[in-house]
Amino acid sequence: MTFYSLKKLSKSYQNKSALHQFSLELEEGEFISIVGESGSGKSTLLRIMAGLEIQDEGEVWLNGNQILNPKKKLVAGYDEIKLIHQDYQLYPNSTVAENIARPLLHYEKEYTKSRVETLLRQFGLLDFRDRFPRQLSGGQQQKVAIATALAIEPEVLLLDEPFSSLDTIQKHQLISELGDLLKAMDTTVVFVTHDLDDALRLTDQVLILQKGKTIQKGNSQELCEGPKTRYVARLFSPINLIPDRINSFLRPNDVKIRTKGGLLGHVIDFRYLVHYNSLRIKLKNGGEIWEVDDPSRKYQIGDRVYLQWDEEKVMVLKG
Ligand SMILES: Nc1ncnc2c1ncn2[C@@H]1O[C@H](COP(=O)(O)OP(=O)(O)OP(=O)(O)O)[C@@H](O)[C@H]1O
Repeated sequence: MTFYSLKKLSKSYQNKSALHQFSLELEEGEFISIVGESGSGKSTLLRIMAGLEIQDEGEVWLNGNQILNPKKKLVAGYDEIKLIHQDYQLYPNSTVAENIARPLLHYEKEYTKSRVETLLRQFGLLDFRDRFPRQLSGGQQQKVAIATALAIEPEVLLLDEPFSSLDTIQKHQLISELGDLLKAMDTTVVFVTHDLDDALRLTDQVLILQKGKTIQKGNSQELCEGPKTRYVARLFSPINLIPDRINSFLRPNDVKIRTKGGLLGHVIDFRYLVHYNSLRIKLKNGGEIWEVDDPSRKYQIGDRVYLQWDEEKVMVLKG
């Protein structure tokens, strides 16, 4: 029996499909990211997974029990499944330790005390225990929110764009801390984001969602090297259409710049990026603009260049 099973979930709002026949099976302790653009159905999916939204079709099962939606259950939601959003959902007038203790109000005092201590330690929050949320950075507040969600040891943690209000440095720090922490726990975690880079930093397995449907699922290498569609390929990098060939594309780092032989073009712009210059090259044949990596940083605007590639790098992709 699969631990957490989503079976052919569908949901429409005003006759517009938000989720279509979505299925997924997760083992206990599995950690997966779901990546999709805005409006692809990510939040709808997580809310149905948590028993907080009424699906039109399909079933959710956790550990042999059916997860009932609010139409079938008096109090919506389950203690076993915690959903975290980008807004921190903290009590502003309670300290960090008090916030984490709140879900444990009905537990024995001794247990509550030791559980709060454990979470403060695991999340590196011991020094902040007496602070109020407003005295913490965004990343620290989100850590408190996640620690609070984990207080009663839920079986599943659902993270809905939890980092979107953090700046890049805070986000990368929190992702690296959380990644280690969550992997070490038995909790099954589903992380939802529009940002593939965040997903790849956090989990090995990634599912790509588009228009409420699974487009592809795999680890980062499988998705990067074998994208099934242009959309999946473009999540990793821009792609360049080869003139006079059908649906054939190259990534910017798979194009070699030569002084003779190959596709002729000239550099019309470049950007200085961390590991290379990103060139914009206008092809003579067809006038298409390609993006090509230049690790040598030697090409300038106006330079004539010839472009070559290994045939095995060509990706044939449908729309
Ligand atoms: N309560 C609602 N009423 C009407 N339409 C809705 C409702 N909730 C979601 N939708 C629509 O369903 C589709 C999927 O929305 P959803 O919020 O699940 O996507 P998302 O991938 O989480 O988007 P975002 O990243 O922007 O939050 C969108 O077209 C959205 O407008």
